[in-house]
Amino acid sequence: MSSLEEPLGLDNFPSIDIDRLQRFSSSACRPMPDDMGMGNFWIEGRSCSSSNSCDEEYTRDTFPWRRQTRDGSQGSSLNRKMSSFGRNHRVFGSVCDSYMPNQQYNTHGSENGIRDLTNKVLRGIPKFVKIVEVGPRDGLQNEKNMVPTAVKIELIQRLASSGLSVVEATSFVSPKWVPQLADAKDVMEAIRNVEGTRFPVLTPNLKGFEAAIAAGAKEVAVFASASESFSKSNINCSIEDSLTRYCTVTLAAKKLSIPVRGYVLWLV
Ligand SMILES: CC(C)(COP(=O)([O-])OP(=O)([O-])OC[C@H]1O[C@@H](n2cnc3c(N)ncnc32)[C@H](O)[C@@H]1OP(=O)([O-])[O-])[C@@H](O)C(=O)NCCC(=O)NCCSC(=O)C[C@@](C)(O)CC(=O)[O-]
Repeated sequence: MSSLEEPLGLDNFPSIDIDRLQRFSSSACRPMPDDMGMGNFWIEGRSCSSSNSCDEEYTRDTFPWRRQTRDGSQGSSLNRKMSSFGRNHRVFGSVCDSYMPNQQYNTHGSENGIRDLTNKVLRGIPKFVKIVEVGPRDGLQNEKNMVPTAVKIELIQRLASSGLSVVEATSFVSPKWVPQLADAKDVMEAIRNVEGTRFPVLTPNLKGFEAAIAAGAKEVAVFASASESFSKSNINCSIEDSLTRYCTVTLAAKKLSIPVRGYVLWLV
């Protein structure tokens, strides 16, 4: 988790008592209590209000863009931009004043301007950071050669045993579109009893959602595009139709108290 220090860049701030913030404690990288609960229905990616209220748990990604080219089936060769942190991690956080209750930083300089700036920046630091490891899904879906199911399962188990709390395991999408993940059911079956890690899966429609639930998924993710062309090439429908589909999926998920995470895909 120490690599989180890089994008947040606190090392460069003048004379700040980082320990006070306890920002990088292991608990800071764990889901919030509400996040863990199955009673709440939520979609990540919401922004906190400008007053930094914690009523909203998730804020938009704040880290550098990643560009990735992919050759997919059905002409879905893509140049995609997606907020990300590292190769296969997605990061979600929330902004909250209360994380730094006293806001007393050890600034040794007399320059109030620097102190004010420091305080301002620190106030904008997420209350927590959630890392979603997406390698088994986002990484393996792009592999030219089929990765054997057993290898996928071992990868997921190793990721889980490394301490990652959320690992996106696979997709319940059409095997004609993404043959690399046609073994989603078997993968989910094999990791069903892995404890301490949550395994969300991608679901592009109700059919995928129902298959995911039947396979034991406890969390799902939907993925809409910000451009019509990518929506068509990725999920074969317009943005509007995709939102209708995802409405159906999220309503079905709500009935089962299944958390839903939402991707919005940007393209160039
Ligand atoms: C959405 C569809 C299914 C529409 O595909 P479609 O061809 O329009 O679907 P359809 O409703 O016309 O049905 C055609 C056939 O697909 C079947 N079908 C229909 N739905 C499913 C399903 N869920 N699971 C399994 N089978 C399904 C359906 O039953 C039917 O079977 P047939 O009667 O021909 O035998 C297709 O376009 C698809 O699966 N797309 C997935 C694309 C995908 O996975 N892309 C990668 C994820 S997005 C991404 O990687 C970006 C992200 C999130 O990682 C962020 C980033 O990295 O930047």
